[in-house]
Amino acid sequence: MPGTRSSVTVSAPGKVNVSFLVGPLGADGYHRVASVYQAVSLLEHVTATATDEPGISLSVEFTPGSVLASQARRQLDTGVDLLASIPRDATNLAARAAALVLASSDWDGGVHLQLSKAVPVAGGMGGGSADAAAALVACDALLGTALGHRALARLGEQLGADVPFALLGGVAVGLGTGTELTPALAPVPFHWVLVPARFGISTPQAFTALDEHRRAVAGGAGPDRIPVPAPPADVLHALRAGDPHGLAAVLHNDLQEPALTLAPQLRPVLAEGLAAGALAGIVSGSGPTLALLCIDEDDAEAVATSLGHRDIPAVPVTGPVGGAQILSRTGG
Ligand SMILES: C[C@@](CO)(OP(=O)(O)O)[C@H](O)COP(=O)(O)OP(=O)(O)OC[C@H]1O[C@@H](n2ccc(N)nc2=O)[C@H](O)[C@@H]1O
Ligand SMILES: Nc1ncnc2c1ncn2[C@@H]1O[C@H](COP(=O)(O)OP(=O)(O)O)[C@@H](O)[C@H]1O
Repeated sequence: MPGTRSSVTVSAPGKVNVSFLVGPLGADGYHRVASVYQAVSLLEHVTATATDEPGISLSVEFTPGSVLASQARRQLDTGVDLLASIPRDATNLAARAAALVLASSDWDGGVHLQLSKAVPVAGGMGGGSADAAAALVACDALLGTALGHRALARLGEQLGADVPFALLGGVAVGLGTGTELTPALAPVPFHWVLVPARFGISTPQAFTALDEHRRAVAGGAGPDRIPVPAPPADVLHALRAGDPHGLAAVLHNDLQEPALTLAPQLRPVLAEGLAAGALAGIVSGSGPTLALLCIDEDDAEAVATSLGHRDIPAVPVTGPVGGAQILSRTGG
């Protein structure tokens, strides 16, 4: 049982899908996919604190000094307020995660969650899922439920397709709806430049745009008749070999064209990334964040600087990094 004001701080990573193959749309409204996830060094932090008051409360900030914080002002200039768009109520993914752990505990007080976000909001990088993963681990440690990784992953599945991966981290193949994970080898770090947008794309909207395209293509199979995709061997080989040129040649995302159709202003930014020296660029998940793969750390720094000079916000990151992990704990 925690003492009041005991707290646990956990970090969890954002992700890039280095390959994302979308198969048939199931009756549950979810597509069967073959996703190759890579966790990258853009981290969410969640601090869970025990409170006397029952219930779950929540505060959110953009991590000071992060690219997200520096973009917030520009977003406001364009009438977009992504910080304000994050739910502060029980629908927040971190609050839903805390509720699941609270329900498994005998703690009769409540929990306050403090979210410090560095992953672009509605950016296709699984920021909300990382918050949920971090909240699961933080509340499990705070409330002494000792649920263990498998039970936490099962709770995570109920919250969203990307949550189990944010718990696991590293590199993994995700089958089913993206939650059936098999870790993959990537012994050498890859260097990326992330270009966050000043707006979000809704994940269901990107999937729907893909389905509409598949329906419209003359002679194409409808979204429910696409074959179930298999994990791409060439992508796994390039990851295992630590070969950025090989990986650049096989990056693929079935949601890329739908995302670029929904946000055509991303096309010239992708071209700028390549002109600045990236090996290849891809839309991350359902977008709009762009992930530019670079040869090494120096090249990633140079690409980010070059884009910065063109007034395109860009942040170098590496991957793979680990999944949700406890950073500190205070009190009982
Ligand atoms: C596209 C991906 C790629 O990793 O990531 P994001 O771009 O959102 O980060 C994921 O599949 C998203 O994961 P996540 O954002 O957790 O999705 P969820 O909340 O579970 O689902 C939101 C909605 O996306 C659609 N969805 C999601 C996963 C899937 N395999 N098939 C789907 O069709 C469904 O319409 C669902 O209602
Ligand atoms: N903790 C959270 N952080 C961000 N968004 C959240 C959170 N909880 C719920 N949401 C909702 O989920 C949507 C998708 O958020 P996010 O996970 O950032 O993007 P994506 O699914 O593109 O990776 C947001 O637009 C927001 O409405």
